Amino acid sequence: MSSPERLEKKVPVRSLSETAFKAVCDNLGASFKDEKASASFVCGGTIPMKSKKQIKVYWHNASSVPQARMPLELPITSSGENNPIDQLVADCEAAGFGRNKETIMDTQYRKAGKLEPSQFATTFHPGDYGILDEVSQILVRNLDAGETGLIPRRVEADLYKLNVYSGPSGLFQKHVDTPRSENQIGSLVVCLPSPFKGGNLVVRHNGSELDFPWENHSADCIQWAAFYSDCEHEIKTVSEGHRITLTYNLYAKLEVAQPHSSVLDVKSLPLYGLLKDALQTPGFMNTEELSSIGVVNQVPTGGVLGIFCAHVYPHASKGVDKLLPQYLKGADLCMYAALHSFGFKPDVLPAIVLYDKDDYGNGEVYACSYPYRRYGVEFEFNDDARVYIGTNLRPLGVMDNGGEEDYLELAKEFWQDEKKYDKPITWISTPGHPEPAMAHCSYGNEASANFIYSCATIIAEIPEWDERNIMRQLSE
Ligand SMILES: O=C(O)CCC(=O)C(=O)O
Ligand SMILES: [Fe+2]
Repeated sequence: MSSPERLEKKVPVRSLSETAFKAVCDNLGASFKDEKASASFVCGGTIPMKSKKQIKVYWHNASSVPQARMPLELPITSSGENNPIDQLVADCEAAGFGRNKETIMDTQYRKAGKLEPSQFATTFHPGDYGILDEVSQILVRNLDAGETGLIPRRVEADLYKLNVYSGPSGLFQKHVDTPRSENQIGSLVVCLPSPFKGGNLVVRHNGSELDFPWENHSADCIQWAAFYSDCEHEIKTVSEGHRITLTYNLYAKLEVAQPHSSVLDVKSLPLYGLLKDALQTPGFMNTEELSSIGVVNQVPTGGVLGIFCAHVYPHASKGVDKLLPQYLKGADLCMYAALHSFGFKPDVLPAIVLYDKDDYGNGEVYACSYPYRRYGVEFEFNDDARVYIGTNLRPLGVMDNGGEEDYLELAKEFWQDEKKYDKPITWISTPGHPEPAMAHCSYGNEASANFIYSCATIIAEIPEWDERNIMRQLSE
């Protein structure tokens, strides 16, 4: 065989092996996506009031001298004049919403009344109805600490507001709640028994949507929903009656002393099986080369696997280094746990994605965070994208209101261009849908504090085949 012929043959074999590697990565990426789609971002329930004590709400009006009023008792048993609900509605202040750092009053966007927790007290507590246990099980999945290095967590709720959305025009358009602290994982809304029409709560995440049509059981049930902080949600127009809700901020607290009752086995996750298959494939993260006699050799290189998280995290907040990876959610938690269980030490690091080209494909440097949108054109996550990995999780005030130049400067100054790792990163997911991440800065349920949410990544160095072949779990 003459050497030019051999050279010609080399090309298809090498590209085949690259195709195989790409296929494995695509599979892993698809499994992460499935986990992302199926992992719950919201949960809810209905509790009939039949055998339950009435719920009492006591309040005073902020603008008058505090005075004892007859409590509101729900569900209301008698109808007549002097309905205490009307008094409650009259005593509520108009509720605003946050845009940038201001609280805006705009009844086209939000029409509701509110009472602060200092203005009311209630006999209702979500812990008494098993709501917090349910939320814990669904939104804070606990995996075996020994395998994952993650301490089990439980959910705590902090009463935040009482709101009334009244017919014919109460509503709250699309928004993302403003987190009140870094370890807030989400919000809980409890709809108290009081008849109303309309007022569906719709919650969205990563292209999935769940609708809570609470009107049907509004008169005689407590209905509730809990969702992660990065979910966009809205309340459709209430056409009749009063939709009275208690909202709570949800926090995940580490349960160091007591082991959690229900612990998921990391090996039961589909992602675990696929990752194991990939790692057991010699060509995964190893380079294949043809020897001069035409034999395929594995060149032990190892590599780096990168995952853009499915959820957004406050990686720019103070104390965030203590929050992650402990507070990873949904699919991110599964990916981290699976990698950890194979003995790798995944990093959780912030990343910004910049583009080096303008929208006409010219070589000029335009730096903008992902998704790069200019004049309505959205750039793909492709070869023009440059991923800058933060060296650690730390507060980053600079990004606040940063323009394009700031991003670039920031990237140059503090961030590395994949340099923390001496091998290029193979990304198996694209930067998550970041709209809610940016919305945190501009639209919220209250003028926002200094929290900036953006893409967090999970990055794991994958050793070369021989080394990982003797690792725990893989040899089992
Ligand atoms: O009442 C609801 O269903 C949701 C309330 C809400 O989104 C909020 O107060 O931020
Ligand atoms: Fe909200």
